[in-house]
Amino acid sequence: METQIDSFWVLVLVSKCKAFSAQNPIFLLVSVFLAWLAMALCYWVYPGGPAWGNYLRKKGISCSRAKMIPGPRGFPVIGSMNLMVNLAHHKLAAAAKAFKAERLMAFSLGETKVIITCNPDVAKEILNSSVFADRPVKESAYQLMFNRAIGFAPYGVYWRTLRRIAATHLFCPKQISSTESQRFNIASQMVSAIASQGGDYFCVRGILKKASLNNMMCSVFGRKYDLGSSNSETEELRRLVDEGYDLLGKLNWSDHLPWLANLDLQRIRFRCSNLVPKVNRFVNRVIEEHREDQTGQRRNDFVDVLLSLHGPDKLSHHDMIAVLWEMIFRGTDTVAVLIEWILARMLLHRDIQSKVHDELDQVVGRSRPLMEADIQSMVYLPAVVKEVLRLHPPGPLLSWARLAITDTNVDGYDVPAGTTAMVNMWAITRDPQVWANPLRFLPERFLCKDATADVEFSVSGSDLKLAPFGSGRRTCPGKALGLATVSFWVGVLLHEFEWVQCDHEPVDLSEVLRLSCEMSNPLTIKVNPRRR
Ligand code: HEM
Repeated sequence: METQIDSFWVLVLVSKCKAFSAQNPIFLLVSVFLAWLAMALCYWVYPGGPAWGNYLRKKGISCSRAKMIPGPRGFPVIGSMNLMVNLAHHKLAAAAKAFKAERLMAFSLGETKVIITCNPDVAKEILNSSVFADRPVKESAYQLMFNRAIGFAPYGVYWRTLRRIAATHLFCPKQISSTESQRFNIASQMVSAIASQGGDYFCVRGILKKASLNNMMCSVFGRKYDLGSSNSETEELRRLVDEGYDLLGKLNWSDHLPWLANLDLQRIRFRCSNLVPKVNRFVNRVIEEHREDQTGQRRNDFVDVLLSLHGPDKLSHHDMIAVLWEMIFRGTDTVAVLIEWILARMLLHRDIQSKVHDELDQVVGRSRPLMEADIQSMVYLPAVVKEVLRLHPPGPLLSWARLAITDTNVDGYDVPAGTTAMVNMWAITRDPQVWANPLRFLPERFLCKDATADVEFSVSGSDLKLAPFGSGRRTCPGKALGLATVSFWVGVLLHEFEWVQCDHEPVDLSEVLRLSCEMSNPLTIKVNPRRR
């Protein structure tokens, strides 16, 4: 029979021992510490580390009896938290390789049991299963109200309602095409801002981020701002989004070591509680302005949509703030980050940039600007976008993990309810078993040149060899809008300019993983106009 030692019984034994009485507080402390350490070591010896050990011992399952998911033990108590800092996707891929656990690896983040896969079949099994339709609790997400928005709302009626509202009013093809002129205007403003650099080297990131923010402010809040001029409202919102990004992208120790929660060692709770009233004030002001608008003229932005809902779909004021804030938050950086990676690749691979230029000249010519409808007639530009998504997915670990709602089975292993599941999309897209010459930048792999090429390879989640927007019930609802924006804006930027890298600051593909995976050194470039 399995012996179960838990902290309670160790403490009872210790308290019965006379040497450890109240007169010997040092002995008492030392013994409690030793008992705790002994337990921590007991849990730690299991594959996957302390969280898995704790679970298996409590269930009375021994190492020899269970079919264990391979994985690193990490350190006692904290498990493999070290794998999650600085480019977690690289470290997790290396660990999976070392443990020959690419299909499925178990590890512990403190008290959290985690599984991760670097295999497309197992990824599909996880992401498309209704068992993994929930998200793990993250204190910062709750503090920042995201549990009342789509991304972190628990799987259920409320989440389904939000997805339906967003799908109908923000992300459906009709709505996306109705905002075409807005994307065109912002693209023209980007072109002017870039042209005004007059052939000098400049950092393009600021322009891309401002353009994405203005785009979301227009779709969501109905606010139109000029890219060239600065205004306090966009700057305030930019600061709020940046702070939210930083907070949500941090590994919060107390999410995984609950006994640290009250200490708020990383000051995450403190910063969240400073940020939330500012977000509330900002979004509240916009909602009130829409309510008070006496002209009766609907702008048809997302605030108007939410205010017009009736019956069971009607959201409370608080929930509306959360949903609007999330849309601004999610739609801004993902787009800017991806465009910067595409431009970086265009600078590094001048031959490929020339091929895009040739295609633009054939489809559009140089006498008129590119229109969004032209993208439908292009094949090389979409292949470039897919190839960049393959090598530089903005969410290499698919941004936000999934949570097992019930006990389940993945790839033949038992996985208990409450386990966090991750997919290492970055490792899948660089796996030589999955992609030929995975490290080569080769947009041609998405063209129909030979029988093995896949013309219609869809990146929207049906094939987990490349699913940068996730898959299944919680797949990214903004993928069509995101792709339309990125493809069109990159098309415009390449149609208008030839992009040249800086001699003294060559393109550096090093990454930094915040909420999205960005270039760690922003691009410095100069442009030569192509259309006079
Ligand atoms: C290049 C652009 C984008 C990329 C690469 C991207 C990627 C992702 C990924 C990987 C997920 C997690 C999917 C999963 O768990 O299976 C996600 C979720 C989400 N994305 Fe995107 N995204 C992009 C653009 C957008 C845009 C433009 C919006 C909205 C304006 C948006 C809104 C969301 C929301 C609300 C979720 C949470 C969905 C849920 O939990 O039900 N995304 N995105």
